[in-house]
Amino acid sequence: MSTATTSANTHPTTHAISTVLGTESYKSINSSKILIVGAGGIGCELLKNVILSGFTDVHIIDLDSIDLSNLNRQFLFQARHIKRSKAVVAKETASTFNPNALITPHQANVKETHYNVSWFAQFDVVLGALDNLDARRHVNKMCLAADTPLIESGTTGYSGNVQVIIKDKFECYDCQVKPTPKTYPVCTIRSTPSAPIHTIVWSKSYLLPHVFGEAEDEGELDRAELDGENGDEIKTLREEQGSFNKIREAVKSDGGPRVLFDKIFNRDVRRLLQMEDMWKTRTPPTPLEFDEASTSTAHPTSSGASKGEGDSATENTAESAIADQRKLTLADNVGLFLDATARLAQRSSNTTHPIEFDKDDRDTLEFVAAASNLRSIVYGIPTKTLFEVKEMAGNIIPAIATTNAIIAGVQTMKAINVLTRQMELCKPSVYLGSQLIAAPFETPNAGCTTCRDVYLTLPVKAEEVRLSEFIDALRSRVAVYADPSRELAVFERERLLYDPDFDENLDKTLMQLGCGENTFITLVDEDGEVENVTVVLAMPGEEKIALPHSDSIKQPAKKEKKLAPVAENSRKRGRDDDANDDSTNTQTYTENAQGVVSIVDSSDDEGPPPAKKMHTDGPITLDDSDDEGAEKGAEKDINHAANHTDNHTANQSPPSNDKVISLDD
Ligand SMILES: Nc1ncnc2c1ncn2[C@@H]1O[C@H](COP(=O)(O)OP(=O)(O)OP(=O)(O)O)[C@@H](O)[C@H]1O
Ligand SMILES: [Zn+2]
Repeated sequence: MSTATTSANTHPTTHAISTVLGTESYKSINSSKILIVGAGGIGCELLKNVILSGFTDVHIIDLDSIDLSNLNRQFLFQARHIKRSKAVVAKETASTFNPNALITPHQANVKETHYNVSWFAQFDVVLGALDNLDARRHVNKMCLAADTPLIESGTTGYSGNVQVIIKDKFECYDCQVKPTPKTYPVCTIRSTPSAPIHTIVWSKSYLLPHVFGEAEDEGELDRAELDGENGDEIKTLREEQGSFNKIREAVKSDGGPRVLFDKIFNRDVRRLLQMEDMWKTRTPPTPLEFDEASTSTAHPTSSGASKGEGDSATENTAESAIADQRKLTLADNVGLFLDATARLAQRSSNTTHPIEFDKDDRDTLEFVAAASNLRSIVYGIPTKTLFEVKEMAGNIIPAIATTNAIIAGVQTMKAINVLTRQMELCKPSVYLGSQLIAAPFETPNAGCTTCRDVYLTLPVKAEEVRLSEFIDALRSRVAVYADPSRELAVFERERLLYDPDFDENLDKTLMQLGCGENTFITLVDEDGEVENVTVVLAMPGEEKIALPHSDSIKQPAKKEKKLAPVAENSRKRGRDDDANDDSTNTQTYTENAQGVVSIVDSSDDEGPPPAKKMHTDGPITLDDSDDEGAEKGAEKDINHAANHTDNHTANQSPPSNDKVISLDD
């Protein structure tokens, strides 16, 4: 699209916008440079809004390409764009709204190292339109380090929220604690399920990884035993686990699916039945006999005929979608199980990559659905249709276009408020529930270990600079750290690199310690009297360390009150003497509000710091524990809680009795 022929002043929208917003606001908008992170449901709405509001220098980043399932709400995309980059197509379509706008697309993960602090610093404001906790927390941190205002947003079904984040003035994304997902004891999942969700978790997070995915975490049963779960039961589960190693190979041979069927729905069940005590108070499971269970040869694989890896919803016809809502008979499930197992076995023979569950991968979906249904039949639990299993295992909440539009509208107005320095209008976070409400303003959480730090970007040759030199250099520039009697601890995120009792790393270079460009290294006053300094390593220049003059460094202030110890504990020491801490040893299967998540090992959890308090008016309900994290692209079945979901997620539920927002408040 050519921009040469039309000047900004002659474009027809210019006059209209400056009339509505006022000349001064229009000038601020027109001269600003902004970034939109995510070109999905909210991101498309945002790009349309900002271009039609007179923004002319907009960057947009998204790692993904367009899928058929995006088209019902991501209106910058059409069927002909499927499989093309979201960021690039969003730019192409939105450019037609104002040919004078310069839109720069990036098809990339925002976590890539070249999107560093100085890159974020070039923007006047960043608009978040992401769908996972991990990326949100990363962008939050980068914006804090760059001192760039961030406007965060999220939607879940009919709910949504918008929050302005400005370093030292407003709460950051991590200031409020996110609730932990629902968890299930190992034995409920592995031997005594009582609800469909239990068999779906088993199928997705235990069976599939055992047979086709990454090898099992051997420590899970040890930890369950330590946690006091039934010792005999654990012993039986260990035997079961041992036999899976043989099954992984056997399943690839002729008749392999039948071998797997007999093991998991017959022999393993019989072994459990021998534990008579267990069934005194529970209904015992009923093993399936193959010949009996498969008396009918008909099975509904027409909706999921064998397909290759990477097949997705783009091939999902309306007929198959309807077929997916059909209740499957026992024989249907047996047939589907054998068929899906054979397809996955074939795929697994052709690749060394572990196969992971993906709701849009027909083979894994059908395997999980059939296996969970057969297990449900064994335990007398109601079965689910393919559609329902997809919803629960894929953790799907319907995305509503109107919700995205409202939230993106509020977010755009907040962006204008930030740029025109109308801080009072920026302050209230906005929640959409049954009505649009504004939450009371909260200052940053004094115990937040993300935003209470002083950030300092430092070009460092990580391969040359030793940890001791790095600490000395910081002491020479940060006045309150200069006194050698002030003891410091040094962390790379939550990993301890140094403290007075742990000096083994002092002679190692930063690179040897796994630190390079974009690494965040935090210096913590052991006495908790002054604020932490977080150094972000930047691309080096000529010097080993390009130390700025002390005067140009923002000095950490004395803390008004000592940080709550719990906040500082979120940086773990990671040493032997801490390894026995019970709190680091919990492993459970987890589910978030809508469906299955996976196995959570809290020892890997780099969750946000605890909040000073929960909102008084209502619980905070975070849906993208994903951690749901399950992060886009990097989501794994076995992961920490923050990485499990790929929802469209609002961050928090609204306080209940806030005033109704008036948008021209
Ligand atoms: N780390 C990241 N870097 C860049 N873009 C990201 C990152 N994580 C997520 N995104 C993008 O954020 C967008 C979020 O949009 P949305 O919530 O509508 O998800 P979606 O993937 O389009 O929808 P669905 O999950 O239903 O398929 C997606 O386009 C996704 O690719
Ligand atoms: Zn914070």
